[in-house]
Amino acid sequence: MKDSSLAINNNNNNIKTTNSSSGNNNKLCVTVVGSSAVGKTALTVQYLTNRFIGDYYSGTDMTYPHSFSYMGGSLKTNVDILDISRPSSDVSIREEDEMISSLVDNCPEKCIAFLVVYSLTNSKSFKRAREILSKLPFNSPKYLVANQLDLQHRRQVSRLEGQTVADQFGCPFDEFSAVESLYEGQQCGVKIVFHKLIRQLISNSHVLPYPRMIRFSAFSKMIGAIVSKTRHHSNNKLQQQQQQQQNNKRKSSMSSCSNSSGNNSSGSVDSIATLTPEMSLLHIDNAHLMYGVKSKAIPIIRREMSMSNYPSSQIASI
Ligand SMILES: Nc1nc2c(ncn2[C@@H]2O[C@H](COP(=O)(O)OP(=O)(O)OP(=O)(O)O)[C@@H](O)[C@H]2O)c(=O)[nH]1
Repeated sequence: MKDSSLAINNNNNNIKTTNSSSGNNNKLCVTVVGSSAVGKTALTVQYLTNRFIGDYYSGTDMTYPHSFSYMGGSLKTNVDILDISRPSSDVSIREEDEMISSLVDNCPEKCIAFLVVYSLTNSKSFKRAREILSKLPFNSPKYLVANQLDLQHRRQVSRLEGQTVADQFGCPFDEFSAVESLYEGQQCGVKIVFHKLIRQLISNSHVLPYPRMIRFSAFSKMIGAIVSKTRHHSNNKLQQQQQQQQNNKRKSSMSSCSNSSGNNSSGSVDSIATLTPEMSLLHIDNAHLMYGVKSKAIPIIRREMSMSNYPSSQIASI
């Protein structure tokens, strides 16, 4: 039975996701996969609406365009949540395999994440989850989830079995119930899972690795320290000589990473933030530049990528 709060656009198989924050065509996707009736839709809807809705259409793949806020709400990115719905026949398992390979072929490994779901009341679905994990690309973020934790009395798969398979494929694992909105008395468990996957996608799809930010920050600290020293006038000749040497060092290191306009020669630390576009950071704000240096925000740069439409999926909005 279809819930009326899910507005489904049946005509549109061409999914165009534009990233409003960056204006490019990057597309991040979290794909929810697993056997039939394990609660893939229930978990997805629980994440998007904080509600458990009992019955859904079965047998139709759905794409839920989702806007994800991060960095304390200062940044947003668009993520498609793709819910692959499967009736239980062997034919549809073949179709699902084809769908996964087509997704994997069309989407860079680092832009697609997989939430593999089984029901802890159904050992067949656990076997299938293991099979699916074995087909997923090595570099894609993955999470194994056992659903229907509220049905403990019907448990067929132990927590240890789930954890063992997750360890085998190097992915995190947890048991949830789509019915229960709280996890360990705090946030909805499935929310944590989706957030982890999306954050991993965001981090993977950025051009620069995180360590570069640390290096750059250390560099700006060093320059800041030198500049603050040069502000102290000293009558001591030795100190003056040392200052001179330090100034020379500073100028040479700054000119080595100056931009083409060459306007860094003033020695103002301000210019560090505008030095080289290729040194763009994951994120930069005033906190990353020290000693009263005014920084300019450097926009996030993400890889250009294109991805064809998800086969047979319909767009849904909640
Ligand atoms: N008790 C309980 N029932 C659940 C839970 N999650 C889902 N269900 C029920 O299980 C049935 C199947 O849920 P769906 O979310 O449609 O499962 P699905 O994996 O999307 O199924 P397909 O669309 O056939 O692939 C529905 O009747 C849900 O109400 C859960 O955590 N606990």
